[in-house]
Amino acid sequence: MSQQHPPSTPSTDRPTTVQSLARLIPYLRPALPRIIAGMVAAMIASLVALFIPFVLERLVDGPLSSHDARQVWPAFAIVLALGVVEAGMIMARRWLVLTPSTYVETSMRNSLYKKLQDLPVAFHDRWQSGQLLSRSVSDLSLIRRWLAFGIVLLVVNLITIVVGFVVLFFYSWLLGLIFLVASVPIWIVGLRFEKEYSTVARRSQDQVGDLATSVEESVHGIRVLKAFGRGKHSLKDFARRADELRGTEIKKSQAIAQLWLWLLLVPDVAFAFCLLAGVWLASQHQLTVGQLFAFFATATVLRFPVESIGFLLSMTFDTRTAVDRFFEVMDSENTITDPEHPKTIAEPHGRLTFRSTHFRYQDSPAQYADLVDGVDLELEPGETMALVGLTGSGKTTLLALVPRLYDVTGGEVLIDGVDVRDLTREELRRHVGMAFEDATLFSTTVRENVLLGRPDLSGDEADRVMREALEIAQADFVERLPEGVDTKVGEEGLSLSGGQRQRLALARAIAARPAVLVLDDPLSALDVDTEARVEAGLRRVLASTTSLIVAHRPSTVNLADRVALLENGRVTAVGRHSDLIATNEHYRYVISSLDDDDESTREEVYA
Ligand SMILES: Nc1ncnc2c1ncn2[C@@H]1O[C@H](COP(=O)(O)OP(=O)(O)OP(=O)(O)O)[C@@H](O)[C@H]1O
Repeated sequence: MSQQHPPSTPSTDRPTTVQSLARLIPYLRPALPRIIAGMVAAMIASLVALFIPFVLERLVDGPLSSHDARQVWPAFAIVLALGVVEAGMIMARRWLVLTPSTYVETSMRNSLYKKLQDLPVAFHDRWQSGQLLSRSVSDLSLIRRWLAFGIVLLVVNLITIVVGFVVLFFYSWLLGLIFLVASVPIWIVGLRFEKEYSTVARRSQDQVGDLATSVEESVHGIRVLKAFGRGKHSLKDFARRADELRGTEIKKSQAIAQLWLWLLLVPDVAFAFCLLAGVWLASQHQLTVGQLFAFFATATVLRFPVESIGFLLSMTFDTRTAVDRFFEVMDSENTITDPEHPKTIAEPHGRLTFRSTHFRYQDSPAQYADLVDGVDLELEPGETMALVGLTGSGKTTLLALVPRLYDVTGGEVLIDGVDVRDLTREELRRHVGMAFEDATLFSTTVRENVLLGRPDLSGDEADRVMREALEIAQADFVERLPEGVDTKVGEEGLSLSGGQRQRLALARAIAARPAVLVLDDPLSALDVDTEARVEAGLRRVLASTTSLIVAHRPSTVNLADRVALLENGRVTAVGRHSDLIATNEHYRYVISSLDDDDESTREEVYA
């Protein structure tokens, strides 16, 4: 669950559009030859189109004025040939640029996914999932479309316009000058457009991300919404966001429409003035009819490039925003990385030590003490220790420090005397298995879910490890599923009960055969008998595995060798359950506040 996304209003020191887009170059490199070849093809097509009026000029001033019908044929052949070349080049451009852009999109999408997998939990705490979704889907499609034709046409059309103006000057400098001066408003409007449009484009893309988050959250929480009859309220909230997006899209369209107005109006006005001046020049014999004809034919050829600039610019600014949003994720620094000189534990025994361990969440207010405020705790190899404390005391957080879901902000967490930060993440996760209360299963088979942490296994060995893990986790229900362990579960698969999911998640942790198992109340949905059987299985098969278990039930505490009491960010007592009950007031208070379904413990407390 995540909370925020970067500000949508660009700051004053933001890079220029060219600087932003230039960051695509490393991804573009393999596709660059074909994109450049596509540009060359498009350029040839444009130049050929600009050459046709030249032939027409010769035709008008030659055979047409001398009434020599025979000479029309060569001119016809040349114009036809030029037309065929132009069409061929346009086809070549499409063929050249279409495929490479899809490669670029795929490689960027893969990099983004890899980065998201690599970034620490702290990053995902802060980012809305919809924002990440829209970045990895719609933003990257936008970049692909821009690479496939946006950038090619933008460059080619701009060059065509420049060359076209030169040609216009070549026919008549006066008419060319009128055309150029009349175009000035377009450049002014274009510059203003860049500023306005970039801001709304950014806002719109962020709002798309917010909408995606809304959909994701309401689909995910559909049961809660229905149970509380909040469907209407959620729809209202969604409609408000959709309306905001609609408003932004209208602003975008208005900005584009304004630019279009000028892009359409200015050439027409310029045409009118040029027509007036052209006829006057022709009457003064300063211009031939052929030249006048060719001038207007060239100006007509230039209409499409000029008109397309508005669309291409807006597309470019949309793409720039998409690129910025892509790199906001890619630039996020991963603070949980592998050490430069990693240590290794050749034969792990599973001694788990917290030494003066401190931790506070990044956004924790300064006046608050550290959530984990100097924890000292040692678990012997093979020991099962329960961790108890009042709700919100930081039990889950303390556990998360072992597999480095978060890094300590002070002190150390050690496995067999080695700081967990001195191991590679890959090795650490081989030594540490974890299961959470909120069991997440992936949309795949039971088998793949259980063997998630064992990519090294295959065939009979994989099957044996999986079945053993399922047996310890008391997950024999899988045999009764329609296709046994090959039944698809998870989001799009068969719906399982909370307890069934927990048992599969536990089996997953067990199958990884870690030296240290950290379990965040993973048996909360099981009845006491099943929990006892799971614990017995764990002891039998994982005799050498050290377990640290967050306990929310007295029954879990009873099964542990020792119990650690977490109070105000510190471990204030460690000992056998019966001893602590007898000697520690706070412990008695915590135990009595637990979810008590165990009569004997209650009696113990009040004895
Ligand atoms: N990702 C996070 N970012 C900021 N604060 C957090 C985050 N996760 C937890 N907290 C805060 O840290 C405190 C301890 O949370 P934690 O989940 O570790 O407690 P807990 O002892 O496991 O609670 P419970 O027994 O209810 O599961 C809470 O006040 C919680 O609001």
